[in-house]
Amino acid sequence: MRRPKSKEFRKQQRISEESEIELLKSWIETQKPESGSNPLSLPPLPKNAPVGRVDDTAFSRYAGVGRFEQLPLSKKTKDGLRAAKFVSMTEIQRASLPHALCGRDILGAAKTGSGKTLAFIIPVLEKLYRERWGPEDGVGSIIISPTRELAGQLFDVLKSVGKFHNFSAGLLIGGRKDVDMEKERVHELNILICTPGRLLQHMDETPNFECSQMQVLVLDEADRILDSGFKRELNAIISQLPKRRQTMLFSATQTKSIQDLARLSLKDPEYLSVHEESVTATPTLLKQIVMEVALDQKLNMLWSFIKTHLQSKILVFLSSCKQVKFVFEAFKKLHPGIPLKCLHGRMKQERRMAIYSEFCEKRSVLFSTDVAARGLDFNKAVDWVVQVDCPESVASYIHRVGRTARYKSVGKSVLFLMPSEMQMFEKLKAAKVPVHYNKPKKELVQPVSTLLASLLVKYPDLQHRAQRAFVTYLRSIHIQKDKEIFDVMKLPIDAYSASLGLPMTPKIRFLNQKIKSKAALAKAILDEPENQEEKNGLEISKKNLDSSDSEVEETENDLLLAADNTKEGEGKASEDTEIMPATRILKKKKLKINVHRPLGTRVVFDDEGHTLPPLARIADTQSGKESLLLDPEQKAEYYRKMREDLKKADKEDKLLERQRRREKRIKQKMKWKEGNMDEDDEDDVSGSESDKATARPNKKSKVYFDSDSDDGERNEVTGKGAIGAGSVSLEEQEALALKLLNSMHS
Ligand SMILES: Nc1ncnc2c1ncn2[C@@H]1O[C@H](COP(=O)(O)OP(=O)(O)OP(=O)(O)O)[C@@H](O)[C@H]1O
Repeated sequence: MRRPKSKEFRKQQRISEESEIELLKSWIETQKPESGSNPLSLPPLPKNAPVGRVDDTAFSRYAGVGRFEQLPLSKKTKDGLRAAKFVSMTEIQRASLPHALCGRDILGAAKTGSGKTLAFIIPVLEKLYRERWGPEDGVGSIIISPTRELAGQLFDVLKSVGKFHNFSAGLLIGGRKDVDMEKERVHELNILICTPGRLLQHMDETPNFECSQMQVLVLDEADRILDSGFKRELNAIISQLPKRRQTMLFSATQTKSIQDLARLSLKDPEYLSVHEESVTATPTLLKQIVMEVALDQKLNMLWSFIKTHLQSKILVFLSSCKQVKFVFEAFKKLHPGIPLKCLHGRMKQERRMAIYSEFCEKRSVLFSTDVAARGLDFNKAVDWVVQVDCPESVASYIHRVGRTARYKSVGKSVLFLMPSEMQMFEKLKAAKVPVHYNKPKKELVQPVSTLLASLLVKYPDLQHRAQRAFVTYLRSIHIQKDKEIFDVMKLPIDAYSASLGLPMTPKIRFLNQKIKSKAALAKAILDEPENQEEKNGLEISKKNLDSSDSEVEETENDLLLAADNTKEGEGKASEDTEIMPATRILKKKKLKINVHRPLGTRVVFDDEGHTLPPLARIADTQSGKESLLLDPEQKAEYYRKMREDLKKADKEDKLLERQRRREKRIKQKMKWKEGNMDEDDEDDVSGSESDKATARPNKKSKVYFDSDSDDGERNEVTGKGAIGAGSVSLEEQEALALKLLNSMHS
């Protein structure tokens, strides 16, 4: 048992800490690097040069030094670093620590596995130490991570390097059942490592939790946290933090968007991108291969890869939970000769953490969604990263392959690209990613599809999983933003279905619609329009058919919006409306609202059911002339009034929405208390990368889908502002529609 330290001892300790702090402050102040300078451009200190106080007034230079012990750090931090065997700094640490230690805001970018974690953990510890932060001071620093696993890993680094400090630190992540206990303790914690959803939950619900005095905010994987998927959470968090604070942003793919940075109110941030000049955007010890693999050959190729790498640690990325589950379950039944594991957002948190730790320790294959794509450091020893499904962007590719070849270790990666996705190869090369094209050796491929077919006959539940994997995969391609690469219409759908072992190709509703609308457009073109006006319109439609899918998407949207979308002055529904084919679409059009529709393009029907452009209404009532002959002042007045009305309606909507959310949260809180929450449900919604669901569990909600969502709708959050950021449910859309209509008619 530890003997309590005597009063005298504590007094002595305090005095020595105070004098150390005085010394550190003077050292930092007198030797701080020029703002905007790059410490890496300075030579290292000569060997045996004195460190710290050099004489009565002078201190040694700390910008540009190469070892941690040459920095103005407390003895406690130096001891922690030494104990964890950190001696020399990596480039990003050398570049950013001198600026961060003197309290500057930092925007740090460096390749994956290059040591960014210590570049922010050390300044956090030091700032609080120099401020003599104690339990009674509450939250001093908040470190935000996009995923629970990464937050857990950061927490481990903090515990290891900060083990000689006396700060209290907490890991606040979703999916943990002990939220009530957390609520009792959270206000005593000095350093919080958290996911955005859980932090916001405490901000909203925990009575004595407040962060008004906090000193340092860190966003790890900053570009991910700043993207539209976390926009609402982050804005709400930032609004509760003091403006006077140090803010540090780190990522391998850093944001440069002024808008993003403005949201964080950074003060003259130091932009430290240490590998910007580097010839490659990925670690130099990483060997990267691209292989062209047809969709129906992907599982054969993956199976063959695993069978020929039985002694390796392999991380396999697939694009949705359902694919991960199916491939994992099916391959497990086929006993490849290496342990298999899976990680995705629908798993319980304890299981997720356990799988993560097991994979760190043992040789195995881990099938994962993008939940493992960022930040995770699997003990440096992943041999292969295999991307079976194409990443949604170059940034996403860089993070996925970054799980191997970390720090000074070597690693290899292989990306399967379908013929229709080969554009990604070009994009990677253009982004300084040194990928090499390898032709797959067909003679080495060990087919697995026939084995899968017999498995599916034997296990009906596996067949069900295969069907769901099939649909969610196609859907994940369908909703991708980059239509140059992702084109669901180019996929060999029947062959793909057979390759999963399915006896019949499952029906895909969204695809049928797409095919129908394409067919209808084609038919309309062949039908030869009778008048020239129509013909011109169809020429455009034909272009849509020929050109990129995004245009076809737009056409589809137009179909959904048919009654809403006639162009002003045309006086008739668009060509798209004329050839509208499917009844399903007709039903939908009543519900969907095109929020991007230009002002004043709403169709108004007169008593006979004819459409009138909006301005024609005032023209008719006031002058009896056509809308085009309207008095410009009248027109301007009309628009001004409309804008005012819309603004008013918008304000009311926001108020209502806020009220609705508050009520929802209270309801959820009650639910939790009654113990009704099923953790799996919670994960369903968040798709888990974030713990957003913790704050807003709602299984069917579309609003929070992300890469891990079980519908494979990874794009909703990461890239697509419209759904993720707008977060408009069907009911809300209808309410909004009614409001807009009312304001138009008033
Ligand atoms: N100064 C150092 N000396 C030795 N090892 C280090 C040092 N700094 C970091 N490392 C090790 O390098 C590995 C990668 O570090 P870290 O996880 O911080 O990388 P990262 O840049 O944050 O990567 P990612 O972009 O993938 O999040 C870790 O295993 C870490 O322990």
